[in-house]
Amino acid sequence: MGRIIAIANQKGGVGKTTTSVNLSACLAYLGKKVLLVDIDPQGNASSGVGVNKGEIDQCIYDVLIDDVPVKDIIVETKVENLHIVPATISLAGAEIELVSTISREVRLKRSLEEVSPYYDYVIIDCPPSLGLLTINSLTASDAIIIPVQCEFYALEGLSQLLSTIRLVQKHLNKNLTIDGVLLTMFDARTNLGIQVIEEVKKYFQDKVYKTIIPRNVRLSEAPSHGEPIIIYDPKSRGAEVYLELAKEVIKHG
Ligand SMILES: Nc1ncnc2c1ncn2[C@@H]1O[C@H](COP(=O)(O)OP(=O)(O)OP(=O)(O)O)[C@@H](O)[C@H]1O
Repeated sequence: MGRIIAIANQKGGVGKTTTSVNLSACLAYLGKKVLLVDIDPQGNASSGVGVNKGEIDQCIYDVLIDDVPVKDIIVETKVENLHIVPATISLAGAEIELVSTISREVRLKRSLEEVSPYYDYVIIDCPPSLGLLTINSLTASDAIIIPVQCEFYALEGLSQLLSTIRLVQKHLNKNLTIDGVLLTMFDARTNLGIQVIEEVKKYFQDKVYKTIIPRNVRLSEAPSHGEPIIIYDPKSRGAEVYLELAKEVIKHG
């Protein structure tokens, strides 16, 4: 069975999609078979690996709401070993429609069961909320990666995320673990970034990844070319650090 990892934090703009796309591509580059699941209605992970959302008939919405088998909507990407389950804006309605659906919290888990044996890793890019799409992702996952942006309010909102994780562990998925907390968009020129690292390490201790993702302009350019950093600029610092992260994730199991 593939290891299923959700990239989650209900705070917006902390680097969830950048991490989902580039961790997935780096795991694939290291020879792992990877399925990236885009469950964020913005669909940025899909365009980030080159999917033209205008050409997509069915997406994760149809899996969650209309029971379309997930294998029918998997798309190959230009990265060898990396496939994606895309999302389009139609997914925006799913949060409300799921409320009245039977087994609403376990729909993603059940649909991934049929494909996860064919992959080494399934990486889920969650939306910036703690609604049913994120709950479905945490219920389906073995582990969670929490990206935390190195900024003043870094820890704000994390207690809400942690209590959601505890609720999911108690009622829906007792096997869910925190694989790690990932510090993102670090700027070595500011004292603030260093203070945030200390604060996050004090709180999460050995759960913080050794790899810290710096601000890197190539990482922010790559999505507009529909390419993960390992293809867009393999020699950049951004590519180096996401490769380091992929190796750390592989070491965890
Ligand atoms: N390490 C980095 N260096 C430079 N820019 C970055 C880095 N990580 C992310 N960004 C940029 O910051 C913005 C937010 O990142 P991203 O979309 O990955 O966050 P997110 O948590 O997925 O956002 P949302 O909550 O909206 O889904 C994007 O424009 C992205 O290109």
